[in-house]
Parts: sequence; C-alpha cells; structure tokens
Amino acid sequence: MGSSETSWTLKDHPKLPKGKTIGVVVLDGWGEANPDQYNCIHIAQTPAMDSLKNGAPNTWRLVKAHGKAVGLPTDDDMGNSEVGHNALGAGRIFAQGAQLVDLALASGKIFEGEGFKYIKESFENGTLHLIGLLSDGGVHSRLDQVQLLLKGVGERGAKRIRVHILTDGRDVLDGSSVGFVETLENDLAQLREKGVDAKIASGGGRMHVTMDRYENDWNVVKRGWDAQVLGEAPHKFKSAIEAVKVLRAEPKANDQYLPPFVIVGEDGKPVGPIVDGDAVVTFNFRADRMVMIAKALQYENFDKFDRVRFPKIRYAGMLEYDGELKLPSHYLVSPPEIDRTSGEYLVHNGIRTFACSETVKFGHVTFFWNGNRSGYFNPQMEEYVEIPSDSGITFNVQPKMKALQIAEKARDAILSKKFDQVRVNLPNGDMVGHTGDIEATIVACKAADDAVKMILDAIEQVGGIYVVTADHGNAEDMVKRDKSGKPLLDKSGNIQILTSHTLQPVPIAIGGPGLSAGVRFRKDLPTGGLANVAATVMNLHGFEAPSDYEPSLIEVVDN
Ligand SMILES: O=C(O)[C@@H](CO)OP(=O)(O)O
Ligand SMILES: [Mn+2]
Ligand SMILES: [Mn+2]
Repeated sequence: MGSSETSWTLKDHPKLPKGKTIGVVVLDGWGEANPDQYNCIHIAQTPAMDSLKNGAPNTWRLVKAHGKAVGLPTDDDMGNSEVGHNALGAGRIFAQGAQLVDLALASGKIFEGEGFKYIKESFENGTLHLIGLLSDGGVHSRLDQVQLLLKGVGERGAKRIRVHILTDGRDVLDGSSVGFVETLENDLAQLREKGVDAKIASGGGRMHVTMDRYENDWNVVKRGWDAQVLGEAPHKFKSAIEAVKVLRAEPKANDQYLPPFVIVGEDGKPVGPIVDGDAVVTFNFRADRMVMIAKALQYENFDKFDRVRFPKIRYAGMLEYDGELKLPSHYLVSPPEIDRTSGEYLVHNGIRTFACSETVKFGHVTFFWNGNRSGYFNPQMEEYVEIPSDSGITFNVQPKMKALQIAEKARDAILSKKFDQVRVNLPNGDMVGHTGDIEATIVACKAADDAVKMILDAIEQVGGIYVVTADHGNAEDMVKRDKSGKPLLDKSGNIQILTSHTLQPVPIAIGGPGLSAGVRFRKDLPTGGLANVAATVMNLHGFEAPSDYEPSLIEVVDN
C-alpha cells in the first residue's frame, strides 16, 4: 500500500477509550538476564523497574529484541537500536539492511544496479575506496560482506582499491581488530596476486574517527576526512597490522577509540588519499553513523568543517542512509521501505506527540522510530526535543548522562496536557554499557531508573498510561560467556568484558491510572517481539491497529 492509497483513519478500539496521555519509555540497552555480578541492572538500585516487574504476567512480560524478530538475517544476530526502534515504531518486521545486502550479494544483483554502474565508471582510471566498520558485529556492517564486495569489484574491473578501516570493539570484543585486519590483509593479498593493486590506506577507531551520529561532534568526521581524503593523520605506518598493534599498546587504548592513522609507502607518502576521478563506497548498511560522512562526501556546499580539498568523486553508500534527504544519491542496495509507521498513523488520527532524548539517541526516538525518516509528519502535531549530549568524552565518565534532563522534559510535556503521547529514549544502559566499565554501568542503570520514576509519577498525576520497554539488551550482561553461560577468561585469566549488545529479550510493562480495568497482556503471544508494541500503543490510544501490523500484546477481559 503506497501512501497515496493509504487510508489513514484508524478504527476505534471497541473497548478502549481515547484521550489518555501515554508515556512511552524506551530504555536503551536494557535486557533481561540471570541475576549475577555481571548483570548491572540487577546490581544497580532500580526500584521503579523492579516494581513494574511485580505486575507479571498481566502487566509485565518479555519480548524478543534480536534476530529474525527484528528483521535481522539470523537468530544469532544481536539486537540494535536501528532495528529495535524501527520495529517499535513500524509495528511490522522488515528485512533490514544486513539481510538486504546479504541477498543482493548472494544473487549478484548488487553488481547490476544503478549504484554499482555509477561507481564502475571510475574503475578504469581511478581508485575505488571502501570506507567502513571492519568487524563481524553485524550492527553497522559485516566483514564477510566486505570480502564479497572486494571479490566482486576485483572481478568486475577495479584496478586499484584502497580500504579505509574503522576498528570496532563495540559490537565485538575489544582487541578483535587485529584479527579482522589480518583477514582483510589476506584478502587484499589475494587480489594483488590477480593483478589488482589493493591496500589498506587509513584507519582509526569507530568512536573517534568518522562514525559520529546526529551531529554530536563533527571533529570525529573531520579526523576521518583528514586521513581518508587528505592522507593526513598524526600516526603513519607502513602496514595496518602494525598500526593497530602499536596504537593498541598505548596505555588505555582500545579498538573503539584508536587514533587516526594513514598507511605510507616506502617514499613516506600516503598510499591512498581520495582524489579527483576516484570512486568511494561507504560499506556500512546502517544509517545513523554514516549520514555525517555521507554529507561530507556528497555536498558541494558544506560548512561543518574545512574539507581543504573536495575531490570530484563518484560516491555510493552501501544503502541509501536517509530517504528524505536522498542521501547519498547513489547506493548499491535499496534500503527497507518502512512505510505507514505508527507515528504517521497516530498524527493523522489526532494524536499530538512529543519525543525527546539527548543527541546520541535523539534520532533513535524520531528518525528510527519513524522508519528512518527525518523531520516531522506534521509540525503542528509534533514536537521533538533534543538535549545536547556531552561530546569528546566516553560515557563512563558521566554515566548519568542527560537522563534527568530527558525525564524533566518528559514530565513537563506530560503535565502540560498538550500531548497525547510523550516518548523518550533513556540512553544510559546502552551508552555506558558499551564502555565495558561495570561500575559506571551500575550508576548508569540507576540514573535511568530514576528517570523512569519521574516519568511514571507524572503519568500518575495526569491519570495517564505508561508503556515502558527497551530496544535490545546490553547492560544486563557485561561478560562474554561460553555456551553454558559461564564467563570466559582471556589468556591472562581475566574475564572478557562484553561491550556489545546481547541476544536477550527485553521487558515491556504497561500501567498507570488511565489503564482500563481488564487490560492485560495476552497469553497466546509467547514469542511476541518489539514489532508487537506499535499495535499495543495504538490500542491504548483508543484505536485498532492496521490489519497488517503485528498483533497487539494486550487484551481486554471483562472483570
Ligand atoms: O553505538 C552504536 O552505533 C550501536 C552499536 O554499534 O549501538 P545502538 O544500536 O544502541 O545505537
Ligand atoms: Mn539501542
Ligand atoms: Mn548500543
């Protein structure tokens, strides 16, 4: 159903009233796991979330937040914010970027599309540059896809290839960068044997170089630009393996924050700056952390930092990263078409919406929630508030982040009675969980719980309803485990800290004075996931969900 033929009017729910203020709280990175010392949510004081759990099974339950339930290729794929918020907002399961790229590579269609034809024009006389996250995390990119892409471009005439790597350590174990670089070097050596001049040209840690999001800190993108395009960085090495090993040996160094480096040849000159006539592919499929570099590579007029040189290149994204902005204008694989999201329906049905988070998660409750769409559906009906995040720090230094400020904004929005839905994302469990700092993550979880309490109190005051859930796990498990669940030790006998998301389910709780008597979670949807939440929220607003939405989690029983 395209939007032109869409009937936006939702049917009235047969039993549930309209007009209740609904607080929708998404705790980022807040899964449910066994209570042990590596479960920061369990260790932290979280009275608000604990009390919600007492409502099980009628008003508290778990939902799936990983794998196929959120459109990822397999059930071994951990959840992430993009797919989690997409599912929460869109109410249906869409094959997500990771899977669409897999399919396009398997069928070879990726090499037949408009995007590939466009970059191919540069293969004869220019260099093909690949820029992206080098790991098998599967959140933003996957190494096996990069390998297939490299093989494919080699077979299709690319003569000179330069890869600009971003080391991970966030979706995968810290220290794993070395192995990924070795694998890539191996592939590049094979290409060289076939006569393709293929090398790594630059690199840096994902959180320090290139992969900022929501314009939190343009310096991050600039550091990448300087290395990738200008061939300038504070560190110069003859090989990427040496670079990563040496930079990791610095005190406190880790994969996420490695400084930028360039690879130089025997003559001391960078082996792969981006110049006129080259082609560039950013190979991440996920949008949020690619939008800023895409703007720098694509926009003629650009004032976020001094690019010094703006080479005339043919640029394509692995996917289109922003459908509204049409960014980038060329891409190898079409993104999922996430249409008719709950946000769009609700605005058409008179629901006035307020959404808020701090910068690092602001796009999650707006852009991702709305199916990777920027801006408002109807500015008269919606207000989105972004609280500036701290920048230039790792969040274990400020684990409370802006949770209190987000909660205050939500509280004020609820008490103002100007909105029917007040939606927030509380980032702490996730952003601090990614640092691997257990003490700080415990503080973070408490801060998120305090914020939940403030929002629940405001809902209480206005006689509203709350829906509290999460987008995927993180803080509930901070250690890598074997199949039996036992913590894994590294060579020196230390536990292996897990900085990534998890495969755990997440809680969802409903309640508040506005919740009609007799509303409870159904028992016949034991495998329900995040995509079932949108219909649930629509019901609580007094509407039936569209028939092709995943079913609502609630039922109304006569008391
Ligand atoms: O920080 C990010 O980009 C991802 C992890 O790679 O986390 P989230 O999906 O929670 O945004
Ligand atoms: Mn998240
Ligand atoms: Mn995360």
